[in-house]
Amino acid sequence: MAETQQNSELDHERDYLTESRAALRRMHHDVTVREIPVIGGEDNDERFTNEANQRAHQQRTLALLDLPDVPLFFGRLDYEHGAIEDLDRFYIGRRHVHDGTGVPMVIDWRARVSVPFYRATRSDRQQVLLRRRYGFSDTAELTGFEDEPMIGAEELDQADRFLRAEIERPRTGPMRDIVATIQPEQDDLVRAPLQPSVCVQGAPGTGKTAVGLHRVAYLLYTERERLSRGGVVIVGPNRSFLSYIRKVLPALGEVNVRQITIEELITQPVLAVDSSEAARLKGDARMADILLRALWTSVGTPTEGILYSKGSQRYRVHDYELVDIVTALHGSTRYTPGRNALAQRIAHAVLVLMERRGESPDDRVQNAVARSKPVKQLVDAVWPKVTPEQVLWKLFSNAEFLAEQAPELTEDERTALLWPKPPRSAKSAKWSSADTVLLDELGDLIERHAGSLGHLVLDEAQDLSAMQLRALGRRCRTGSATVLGDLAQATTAWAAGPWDQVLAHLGKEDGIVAELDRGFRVPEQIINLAAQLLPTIAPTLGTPSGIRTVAEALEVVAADKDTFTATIVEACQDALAGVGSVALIAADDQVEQLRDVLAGAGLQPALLGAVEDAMDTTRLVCVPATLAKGLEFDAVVVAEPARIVAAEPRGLQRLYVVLTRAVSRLQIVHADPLPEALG
Ligand SMILES: Nc1ncnc2c1ncn2[C@@H]1O[C@H](COP(=O)(O)OP(=O)(O)OP(=O)(O)O)[C@@H](O)[C@H]1O
Repeated sequence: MAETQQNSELDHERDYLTESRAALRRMHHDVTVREIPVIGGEDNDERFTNEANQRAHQQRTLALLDLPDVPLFFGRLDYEHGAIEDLDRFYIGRRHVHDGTGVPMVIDWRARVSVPFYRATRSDRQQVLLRRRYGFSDTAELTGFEDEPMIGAEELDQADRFLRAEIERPRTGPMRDIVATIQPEQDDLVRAPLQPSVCVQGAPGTGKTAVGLHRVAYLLYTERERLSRGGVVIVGPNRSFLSYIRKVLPALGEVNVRQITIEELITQPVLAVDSSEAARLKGDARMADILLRALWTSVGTPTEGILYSKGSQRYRVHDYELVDIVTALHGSTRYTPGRNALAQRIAHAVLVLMERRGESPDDRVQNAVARSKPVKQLVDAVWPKVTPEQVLWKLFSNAEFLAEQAPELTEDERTALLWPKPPRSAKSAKWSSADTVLLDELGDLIERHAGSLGHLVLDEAQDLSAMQLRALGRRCRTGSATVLGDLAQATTAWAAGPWDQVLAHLGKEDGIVAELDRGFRVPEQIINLAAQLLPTIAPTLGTPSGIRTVAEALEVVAADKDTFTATIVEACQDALAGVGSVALIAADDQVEQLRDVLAGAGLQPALLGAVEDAMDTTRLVCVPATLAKGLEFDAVVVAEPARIVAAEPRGLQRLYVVLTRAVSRLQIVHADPLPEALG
């Protein structure tokens, strides 16, 4: 295209962007001034409806806000004339914008007509004549565009250039969306139907998190009704990670998705820490049977009958009849419904006696008998009320009881589970994170958990235990899940193992497992170095590929003990001389000291985990190795890999995570020898 023609087209596109923004402001204004219907009356239903209307209005208003630094559209499709009703040209953006008369100005990327933007190729052009991609400045000014004609002799490879430019755009603050450059293999997963569940295994930086978030946005678009009933929840490994991803969905117009950790989902306060072995065992699937058995030992065998008196009449239900009733109920329902049923069945037996004597008692009489003192006393004695805390307290404080209930565990394993100094009662026990998951399981065995989430996204799912997966699954019994992870990055002692087992623990056996293997984040030289760990940490996984090489992406600097900290400072200064975000990642017990050294050198670092939204506020972040998972930075300095490895049983997996955080540059600084597995 001649330069002058290109300039005038660019002016035209800029005008179009300005008009679209004005149209979105109009839509936002219209919603803001629209009156929210209020139903009169003060009963619960009416209050609920009024609150729901208010909330929906607020969400709609928020969703229509024009975010100043997010371009309103990023692409255009020119279709063959007549292919799509009477419109031939579509601007593809993050949300739908219309001109006030119903004519679309920007089409949501999730709509069907947008699909060829991601999928059309010259051999399958899907009635598209031209695909246009736009370039924007950091402040969302339209700076240029590139065309990809679908017909003609000239083969252009702009998609890859755009993708690379997008990946290498310097990072400032939290994760961005990838909506302009979603790749076909990612698009397959993003647009997969709500059911069945989808599980994605992918090497570091293959876009799992990005895919999960865009899939949520897509599902909310196609299945809003169904999902709004149960809601959508994203579960991530920790608060720093959730803070990092928090802006992606709002940028896609979705403001109503909860993003939480599993501890926040289960809600019971965590006041104790387990040994690694105890935590592993408490996460083990065998615990499910052990808890079930332990709970049902609370139910005893009736040794006496009961005598129910009404006026001068006496009705006796014999002990053997009670034994039959209890035996029939035992294990056939959850615990509390079983208890309620026991009272009703005894009352029914009394009613049969009444009928035999010519009386005709009705339901009210049955309820009165069920609530009568002798029946209550018997139920309390034979089928007592129990709390999850009482059962777990007994299991972990009484060696004999544990041995009876957990024959499948070895003696050493049982010893690891027992509290060295048992608390005096269930009430005074302090529970660990793994305990809260067991309490949750017991809670569900006692009374069915009513959770009915529409969709659940589990990120970094390779780290979840079987018992955690069960707890998550029971919150989403009829809904579906998107499970994202990388087995090579499993750093917890309790990780549940291969994906088919993960899906089974979650209760989503029908889920499909897919793999992403093109690494977008990490330059090839770095991924090749990290991949040397794979034969040791995940021998079943193939070697990931990096789609980019970056000049001088990797540097290994050997220092000695005396020059180590000065070398770290130099490496960070060097990284800061480039663009974008910089992280110093070190073993948890070394990172604060290095932060102080960097601060002393005037580099103004923030410590991740200690400073809220550290990644938003400063270019240089000091990251404890255990918080690095899921994050990324333009440049990374890794301090003393051997110390990171030595810090925990799965230290090599942790090192694999740490080495794969850099988008453009990785410097490894060490005074101790590098771990052998790194070659
Ligand atoms: N199609 C794409 N277009 C542009 N950027 C992409 C694309 N896919 C992935 N990326 C970028 O690659 C980086 C890695 O993506 P993401 O964090 O989703 O990977 P991941 O597989 O979850 O990694 P990890 O295993 O380390 O958690 C992010 O910066 C993301 O924006």
